[in-house]
Amino acid sequence: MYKVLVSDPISDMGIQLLYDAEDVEVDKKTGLSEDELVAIIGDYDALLVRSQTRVTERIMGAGTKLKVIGRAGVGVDNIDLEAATGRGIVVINAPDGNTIATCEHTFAMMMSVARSIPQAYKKTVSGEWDRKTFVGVELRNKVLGILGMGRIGSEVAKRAKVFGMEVIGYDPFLTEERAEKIGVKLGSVNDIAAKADFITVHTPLTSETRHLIGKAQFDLMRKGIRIINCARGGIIDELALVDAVNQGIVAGAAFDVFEVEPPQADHPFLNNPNIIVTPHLGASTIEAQENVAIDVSEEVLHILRDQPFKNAVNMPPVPANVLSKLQPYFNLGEKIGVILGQIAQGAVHEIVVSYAGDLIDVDTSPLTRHIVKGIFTNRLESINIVNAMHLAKTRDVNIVVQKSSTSSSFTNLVTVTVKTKQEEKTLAGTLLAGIGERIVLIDQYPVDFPPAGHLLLVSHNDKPGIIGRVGTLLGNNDVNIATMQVGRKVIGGSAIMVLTIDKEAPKEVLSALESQSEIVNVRGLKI
Ligand SMILES: NC(=O)c1ccc[n+]([C@@H]2O[C@H](COP(=O)([O-])OP(=O)(O)OC[C@H]3O[C@@H](n4cnc5c(N)ncnc54)[C@H](O)[C@@H]3O)[C@@H](O)[C@H]2O)c1
Ligand SMILES: O=C(O)CC[C@@H](O)C(=O)O
Repeated sequence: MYKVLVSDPISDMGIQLLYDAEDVEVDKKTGLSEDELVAIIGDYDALLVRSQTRVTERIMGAGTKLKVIGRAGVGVDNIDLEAATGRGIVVINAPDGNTIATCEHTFAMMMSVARSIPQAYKKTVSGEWDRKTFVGVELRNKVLGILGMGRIGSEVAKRAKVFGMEVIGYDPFLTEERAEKIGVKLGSVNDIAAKADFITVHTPLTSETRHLIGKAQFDLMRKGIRIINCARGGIIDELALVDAVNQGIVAGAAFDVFEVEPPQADHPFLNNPNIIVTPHLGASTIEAQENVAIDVSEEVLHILRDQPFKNAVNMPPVPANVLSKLQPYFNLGEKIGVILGQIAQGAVHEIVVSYAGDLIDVDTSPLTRHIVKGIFTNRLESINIVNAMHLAKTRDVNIVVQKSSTSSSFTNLVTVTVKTKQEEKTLAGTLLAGIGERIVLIDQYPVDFPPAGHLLLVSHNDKPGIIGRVGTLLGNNDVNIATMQVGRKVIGGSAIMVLTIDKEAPKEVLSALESQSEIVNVRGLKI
């Protein structure tokens, strides 16, 4: 008999499947502290949560029988994924079930902020009949900027079109074809800031999206803009937003999520008459809660019964013989992906992976997953090696894998090309016995550096004095260079400089480097 613990309020109707299963016993115990969970989790094979329970390493450590953690929703930020993976606990989520609920909540917030409905309600029930203060705006003919065009962002776009809005979308993984299909124009974050009447965000919270909208963007905005966040607290800089509201740039804002939840009583959103809030209710509909509970229950049953499952967000088992051969390459593959994901500009439509040498006679698909995961890291919510290929496919990214038996000077070589509309970027890496991982090719330039730490890639024309200028500029700004490589094909032609540096170079330093003559572009990378 499998024992399942449900530790958050999850729809009973949704988990009926578990109650009905003859080999499963379900306990529902909500609102437990970490200590209380630690005390009982050892009895359970599965744990089902929503977003309240924080599933910590300590809880998993005590969960000696725990095989699966099911999250009835999208975000798994309340589960320590690394700890779960380390302990071989499968974490699954339900990414599709609450898309419509959250999209509709976004619309409810957009209309509420356009017509000041919460403010008008408050006055009316307090006995005031105020028909002058709350003159709103229509959505029709307004420009809606959507940052993040995944499941929820795309549904918001569809509805906005029906309301007669013009939609501009920003998403590094949105191709022109897909944008055209859903009737959305593409624009950068700053384009959107400058043109939009309403902005709504639907990205995950990552290091790239933290404060995606901050002071710099508010300074570009037209007076009277309205801002909505039903995704994750922190995508919009809360303090910069309050300033923009107080300056009259932002006419109104609607937030379902906060940088810290629940917000403190003195949070500046809570007493600002132009900011309306809800307590993370995006997914709170009867339908969504049933959907996510059904999805998660089905998957939990599959995992407990050792049947195939699809929505795992952490690592799956790899056969031991494949693992022993491939494991040494996983880190190299992922780092190649992480570098390419940062240097390739635009929406990715194809990834070509080529294996040579020792790697041609082994099933390399687990390694390909690591590469694809690396490319999409920081861009897609909860991407991992289990769901990387699936997420790439749903974004129309074609993945081509080739094996090459042609001899090269390396005993093993992994070459990856990322193709976008604007460009193709190629990186090759190898594992050198006794030395470790090395990147040996960037585009057509031979190089040799370990994929770790902070890197600077400087594309330039091969002219005397450039290396000195780069070194001096970095030195003057207290950025220490650990190693430096220059790759070029012909004397005087285009060249690339790869520097490993001891700390991240500030943005102003990158801009100063880029403004030097003969320097074409500069990319700062964190590996
Ligand atoms: N308020 C709620 O209750 C609630 C409910 C469900 C989901 N969410 C949140 O909503 C967000 C979107 O969920 P989803 O299901 O649509 O996820 P999704 O993964 O389908 O879509 C996210 C999109 O963001 C894009 N993206 C990533 N980095 C970006 C960047 N730097 N700039 C622009 N776009 C970027 C991705 O390419 C992807 O298309 C997530 O943060 C999720 O946790 C909130
Ligand atoms: O459980 C909830 O209501 C939060 C849902 C939402 O934030 C998610 O990520 O799915």
